Amino acid sequence: MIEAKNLTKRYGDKVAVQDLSFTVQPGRVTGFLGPNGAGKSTTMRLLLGLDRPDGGDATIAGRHYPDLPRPLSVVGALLEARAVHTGRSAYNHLLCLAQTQGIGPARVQEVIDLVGLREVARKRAGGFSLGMGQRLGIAAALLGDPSVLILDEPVNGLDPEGILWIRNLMKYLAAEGRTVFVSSHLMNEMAVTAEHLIVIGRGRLIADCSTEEFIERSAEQQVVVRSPDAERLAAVLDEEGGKTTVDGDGALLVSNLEAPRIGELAAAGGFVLHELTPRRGSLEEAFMELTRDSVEYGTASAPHAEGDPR
Ligand SMILES: Nc1ncnc2c1ncn2[C@@H]1O[C@H](COP(=O)(O)OP(=O)(O)OP(=O)(O)O)[C@@H](O)[C@H]1O
Repeated sequence: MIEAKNLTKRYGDKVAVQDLSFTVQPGRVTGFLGPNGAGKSTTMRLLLGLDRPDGGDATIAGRHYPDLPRPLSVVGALLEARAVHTGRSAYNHLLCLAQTQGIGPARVQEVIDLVGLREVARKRAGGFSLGMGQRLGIAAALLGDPSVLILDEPVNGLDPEGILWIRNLMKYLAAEGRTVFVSSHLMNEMAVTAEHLIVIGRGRLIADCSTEEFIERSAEQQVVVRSPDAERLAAVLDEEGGKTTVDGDGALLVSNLEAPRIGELAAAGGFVLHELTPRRGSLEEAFMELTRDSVEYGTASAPHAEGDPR
C-alpha cells in the first residue's frame, strides 16, 4: 500500500503539491491523472524519497522509502522515460543493479524474458529505442519482485503492441495482489487499464474514486436517437426536459433524459425509431470537465474540431 498524508512540496514560490492525501490499495491498477504540471512526477518523487516534502508524509508499505531495508524488493519504480545512457548491455545493466541488492542472476534472466528483451539482452542498452528502453526500465522495476510498483508514463514511446503488453502486465501484477500506481496521459488507455483513479490538478486532489464513478460523475451521458421524424421528436423530447442537439449525420443527441424514457415518449407519440443508444461519456471528457480549472497552460478557448457537436 502507498500512503500520502498532507503532502506539500514547494519549489521557490511555486507550490507543486499541496496538502495532498490519498492511499493506493493493492490488488488493482490505480491510475494517476492530472494536466501537465499538476504535480504527478513530484508526488512520485516524494513517494520514492527522491525529494523531501516541505510538509506531510509519504510511506510505502508503512515505511518511508529511505527506511526500507531492501527497497527493490518492496517497491519498483519507473520514472519518466529517458534513454539509458549506458555502454553496458541490458543484461549487465540489470545484473549490476541486482548485485547492489543481493539479487541473483537467475532473476535477471527472468525479468529479461518477462519484458521480451531476450534477443537484445547482450546488446548495448545505450543504443536502445525509447520503447526498448521502457521495457528495460520496467525490467529494472520488477527485479526485486516488489509488492508495490510506481510507474510514471510507462507506455511512453511504446507501439500499440507494446501498449497492449504493458496493459496486460499491469493488470496481471495487480491481480497477483500487488499495488500498481501508474501515471499516464493516454486517457483511453487508462480507461481500460485502471480500476481506480487519483486525479490531481495544481497539486491538489480532485478525485479519488473508481474509474467508472469518475466517468459517471463528470462526463455527460447522452442518448443517440435516430428517427425519420427527428425534428418533431426533438421538440417532444425538449418539452419533456431533454436537451437535444443534432449531430452531423442527422442523429439526435439527447441529454437529461434516459433511454427508456425516450423510448416511452416516442411510443406514446407514435414515432418510429431507427436507433436508441445510450452513449457513455469517455474518461477523456470526464477528465477535461473536472480539470478544466486546473490546467496550468490551457488556452482560453480551445478550438473544437469541425463537426464536434459541443
Ligand atoms: N525541480 C523543480 N524546480 C522548480 N519547479 C519544479 C521542479 N519540478 C517541478 N516543478 C514545477 O512543479 C509543478 C509540478 O510539476 P510535475 O512535473 O510534478 O507535474 P506533472 O503532473 O508530472 O506534469 P507533466 O504531466 O507535465 O509531467 C510544475 O509547475 C513544475 O513546473
